[in-house]
Amino acid sequence: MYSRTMLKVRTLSNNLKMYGSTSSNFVNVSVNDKSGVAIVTMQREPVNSLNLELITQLKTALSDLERNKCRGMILTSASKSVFSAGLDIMEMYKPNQERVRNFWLSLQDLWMTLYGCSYPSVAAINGHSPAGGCLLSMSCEYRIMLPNFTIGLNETKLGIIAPSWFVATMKNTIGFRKAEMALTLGFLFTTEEALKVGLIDEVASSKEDAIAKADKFIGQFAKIPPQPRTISKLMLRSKDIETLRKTKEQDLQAFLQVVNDPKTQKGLELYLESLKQRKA
Ligand SMILES: CCCCCCCC/C=C\CC(=O)SCCNC(=O)CCNC(=O)[C@H](O)C(C)(C)COP(=O)(O)OP(=O)(O)OC[C@H]1O[C@@H](n2cnc3c(N)ncnc32)[C@H](O)[C@@H]1OP(=O)(O)O
Repeated sequence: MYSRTMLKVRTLSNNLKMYGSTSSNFVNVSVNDKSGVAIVTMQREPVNSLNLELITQLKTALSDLERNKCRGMILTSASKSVFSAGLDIMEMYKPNQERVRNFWLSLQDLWMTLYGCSYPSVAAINGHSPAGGCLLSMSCEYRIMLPNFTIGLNETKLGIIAPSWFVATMKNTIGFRKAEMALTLGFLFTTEEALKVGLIDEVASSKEDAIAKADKFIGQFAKIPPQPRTISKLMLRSKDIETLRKTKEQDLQAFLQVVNDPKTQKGLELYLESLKQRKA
């Protein structure tokens, strides 16, 4: 089974070869010794908002799994109610220019790595998954979600526009028409709605059930030769990855322009306030 021994790590790659479980600050990786399937758990409390460090650690973990020829990867969250709250708004609010630049370049890198990984990937969505959380989920090949949560690209509701590669990922997942409706409305789907629209593939009754279902999905590939599998996957996905690779700098500049716009800053400020007021 998945070994959960927590180890102090120096490099994830070396430890993955030797031990069942490794942990950096915000990401835990445990590998099933028998099946070779890895569970990658985001553990940045309270809501796994994607800051520079979480993004970088996720990217490192996924690349290490690639190097170690893992048989499959399940992405999930240590939180009981949030898979990921999307991008950390604090990275974009009154940003340090060098950090926000690295933040965006790292996010691009993470997406290209996850979307194009050779191993089968499953999101076990055990909590809310708005915006960047939805992007991570959609970048996997299969999605299993627990009931009573929400998922979607809600950017327009926040007065911002999802970047073209977010849009492409959604279009590739649910098709043009449904993506157009979802993106323009900034729609957050309930688990049941997400299943109906094809944004997720299965509903699970618990996190354990989601992991078992994910293992079953990945298990199907045991009989499929890996190379044809990967080539087929990339035939479908590489065009969008290459588009971003070629336009990384333009995409970065567009992001910086939006983020540094005083109107965006005001919008982020109000949104942060509204998040805090929900509690009061
Ligand atoms: C190239 C073209 C230009 C591109 C322009 C920019 C494109 C940007 C693309 C993507 C955008 C994003 O991903 S923006 C993030 C969008 N995310 C959301 O809208 C989700 C916001 N959060 C929530 O709805 C809820 O927090 C939750 C449903 C995820 C969880 O609810 P819960 O009740 O469990 O938790 P709280 O709401 O009490 O939150 C706890 C704590 O966390 C803070 N928080 C929540 N989300 C974020 C976030 N995304 N970033 C930073 N901080 C976040 C929240 O304020 C609370 O803080 P305090 O405890 O201090 O009050």
